[in-house]
Amino acid sequence: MDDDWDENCDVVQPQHQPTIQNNFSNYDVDEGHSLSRGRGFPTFIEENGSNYDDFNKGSNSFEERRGRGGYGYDRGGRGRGGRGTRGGGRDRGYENGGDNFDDGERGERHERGERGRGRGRGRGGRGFRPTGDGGGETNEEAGDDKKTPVTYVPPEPTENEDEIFSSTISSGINFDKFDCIAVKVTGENPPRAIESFETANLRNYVLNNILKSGYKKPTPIQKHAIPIIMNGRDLMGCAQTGSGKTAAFLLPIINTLLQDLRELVVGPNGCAQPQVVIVAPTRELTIQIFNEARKFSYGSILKIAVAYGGTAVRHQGDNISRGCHILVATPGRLHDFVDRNRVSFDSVRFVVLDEADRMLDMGFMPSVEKMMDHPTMVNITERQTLMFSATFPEDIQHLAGRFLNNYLFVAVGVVGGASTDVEQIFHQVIKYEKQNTLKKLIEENDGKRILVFVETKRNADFIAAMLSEQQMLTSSIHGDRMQREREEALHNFKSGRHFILVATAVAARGLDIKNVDIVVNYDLPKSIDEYVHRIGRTGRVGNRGKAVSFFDSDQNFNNASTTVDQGQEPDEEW
Ligand SMILES: Nc1ncnc2c1ncn2[C@@H]1O[C@H](COP(=O)(O)OP(=O)(O)OP(=O)(O)O)[C@@H](O)[C@H]1O
Repeated sequence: MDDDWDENCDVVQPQHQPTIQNNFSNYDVDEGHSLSRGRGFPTFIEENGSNYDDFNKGSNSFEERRGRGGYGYDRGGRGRGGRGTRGGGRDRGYENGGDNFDDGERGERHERGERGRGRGRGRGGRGFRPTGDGGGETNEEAGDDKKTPVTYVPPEPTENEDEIFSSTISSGINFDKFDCIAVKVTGENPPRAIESFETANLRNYVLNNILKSGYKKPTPIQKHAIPIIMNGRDLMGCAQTGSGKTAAFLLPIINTLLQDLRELVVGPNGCAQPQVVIVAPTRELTIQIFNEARKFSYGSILKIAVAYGGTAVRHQGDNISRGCHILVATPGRLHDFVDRNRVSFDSVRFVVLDEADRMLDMGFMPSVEKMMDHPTMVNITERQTLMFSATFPEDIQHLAGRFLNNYLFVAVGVVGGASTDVEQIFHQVIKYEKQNTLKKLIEENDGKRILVFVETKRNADFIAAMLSEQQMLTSSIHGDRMQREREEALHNFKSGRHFILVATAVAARGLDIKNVDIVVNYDLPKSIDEYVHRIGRTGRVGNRGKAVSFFDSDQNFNNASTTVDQGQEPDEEW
């Protein structure tokens, strides 16, 4: 069924047509997609890390600028096999600005156990996630944790009400234009969309928390998803980046838990039986959803817990064992707890896959299957299964069907379309000019918050170190960094302490960071969907954003068959 619930609106056209700067004659647009939706550049594999040797040479200078030694950065860790020993690695710490440099003395670093065991794992180590997404996630969540406990205990979540409610990005001038996006609802007997939060039959607790969050009216995905979920239906929801999908599932779930309160069960040996299990592909996104769940259930009796890799298992385990209504987790750490009989699915009422297309692709599918087919998992007809993403390729939609029961499909706008509030600019830049072009771009946008995406972890290090050396306040985040470092880097960027964050795809999906002015694709991503997610870190909730993508026609298009140098590490996706 098509649900054109606002007949006065046409389908919204992008605010910005992509701008292509310099010679663009070699740019070969895939006819199947429209660039205006942020889709359509050809698939390619980019050769990378060309200046790595320079980085090696220059590394001492970064180490010399080390300061308090708080957050060491270790380089040897992504090895396959042999390189994975600690001794031979070059420790090259930075968290920029001369603040947090590792002193290069491997033995002196905190958390050395974590990193020490983290190396030499790489591809094929445990084979839990073939694509190695999230870096350390692949490895430390079971095997490595068992061998040597990770010691990092993240800061306790805040209890301060103002801080809890401060995470929302203020909606921008184009927020009302969301209502002009066509919505398609497919499936049997969809309930009517709501028009306002006040008329959605939400409990007062929930309504108050919505108001405290500064939400005045629901976004289109919320208008549809809230009644669908409150009516007990399964849902696959697609809507553009930054359009409020998290609240679209959290609000009705929390409302249902409060409406129909069920006893919190903790089985023998502290085996928690969460009523809601939410899984997401990265640790930082998991933390973010956890904080959002705390926000929307603030003041209620609901208990929310989180589980993600790179952190001390016992700490999280103890929290979980006290019982939780909602457990937000990365799949690896979730299964770690399930395998240890610390979590079971006997009491599950809702299962949510956030970034569902990612969760159902080859890398994560085995762990999703393991969860859904687990002997303790309640029957498909007795739980609600919800899936959300901005992108949802059709083949993955088909795969998803097996986990869903008589579900509704809601598509706000074009499935996989880029945010219409992001201005897309392409710069033709030859490989050797990329660094200078980036520096220039940063200088020209002094004071703006810039998120730079690169393809490999190695390049993330290199670019971050290079910018740091130029006194440009920079953090980096990727799968080879310790969890403490990752959280610190994100915190520095969010708080405005550092204006630049260099990231691999680990930061491409879901992260909701205020005031990201520009996203730079220093290296183009390998897929259109990843491009859509990356540029979606800006231009959120009706705010305008800008994405600048560097492309080298030789490298990106003419040499589309060029593979990553096998001498490097082709598994360095994140
Ligand atoms: N109804 C609303 N009114 C105002 N702000 C909202 C509303 N709903 C959500 N937001 C805010 O919009 C921002 C983006 O929401 P969210 O992170 O859920 O987007 P998303 O659709 O999940 O994006 P992505 O696809 O990138 O994961 C958040 O800061 C959230 O607090």
